[in-house]
Amino acid sequence: MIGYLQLENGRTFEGTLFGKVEDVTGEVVFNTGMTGYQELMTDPSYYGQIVTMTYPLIGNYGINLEDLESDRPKITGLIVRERAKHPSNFRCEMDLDSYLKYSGVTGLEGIDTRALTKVIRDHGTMRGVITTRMLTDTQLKQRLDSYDNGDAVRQVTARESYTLEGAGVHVAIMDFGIKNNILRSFQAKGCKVTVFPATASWQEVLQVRPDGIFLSNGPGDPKDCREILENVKELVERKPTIGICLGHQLIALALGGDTQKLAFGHRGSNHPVKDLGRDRVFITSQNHGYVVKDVPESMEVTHISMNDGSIEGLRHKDKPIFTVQFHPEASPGPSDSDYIFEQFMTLLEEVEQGA
Ligand SMILES: NC(=O)CC[C@H](N)C(=O)O
Repeated sequence: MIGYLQLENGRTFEGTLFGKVEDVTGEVVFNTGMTGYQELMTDPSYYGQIVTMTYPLIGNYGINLEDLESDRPKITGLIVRERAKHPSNFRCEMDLDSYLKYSGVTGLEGIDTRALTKVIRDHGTMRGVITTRMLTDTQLKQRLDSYDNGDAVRQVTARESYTLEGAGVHVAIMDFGIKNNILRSFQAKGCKVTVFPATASWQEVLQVRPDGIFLSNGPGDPKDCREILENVKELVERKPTIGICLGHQLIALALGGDTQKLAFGHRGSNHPVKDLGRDRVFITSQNHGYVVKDVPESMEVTHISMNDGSIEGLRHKDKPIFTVQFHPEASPGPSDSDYIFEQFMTLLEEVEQGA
């Protein structure tokens, strides 16, 4: 069945629908990874977004149910140049189309994704609809105006707190839309983790007497997380804390810094980031549309993007707090920056010994 992508700026692309055939509205973003489509579709940070893959053939190794980053896809729509109809991989359990149908996500194939990516790169990320019939300008405007992703974190956070046992240090995790591989990364280091919904108060979190706090990745604009910010302010004062992506942005805001929206974001598996302390460049996995613009006075920059010079990591000058904008847990992407988890473990040990 024929389907259309209609963008906020009036550009229209025609293709063929797959997955669940339904009209959807979202923010249209592009991801440059050649692989990793199932991880990114299920990464809760993409909640409310229509993702276009720049790599032209998607679905060729199918879907397996082990590499999902959350219980189900969190994207609103998926746009590809060509959908692989005959996946081949020893771990493949179903094809992309069946998975999207099963989980109720709309796909659009046969799109000139290079042209679409150029539009987003030149004009910035914008809203769009995938639709079964062309909308008039007024209808399109109405649909786009009804799009609101302001409560994205609430939609994807855990409903209740839970604990995963481990013999090592105890990390309290604030789940703003956490990826499974972050939990796996902490477990691989032997940690016990207690995961809290984003709505948990700082008192509830401290009640489990954690050794450290982890602020997760998550969808949307960090400035929409007003109540969470109040909790973050209290937590960072009291415990060693690490923040990743949305967690990084929230710490910056909580300590008096500022964030802004990037023109078209960083989404892909090969973003070079310089660790200024180590004087080394790491290839990182990224997925963000916002960035820290003004660094809080109490913090300093530890990492920068080699692509656009934007801030990729911060450290507190006196307190045991540090943050990164990229994804050290990878999935998808290279695991070069797993050392960030090690660094947090070392920090917790140092605090423990100093206490
Ligand atoms: N992966 C993330 O945590 C993304 C953070 C935030 N939602 C952004 O787009 O910048």
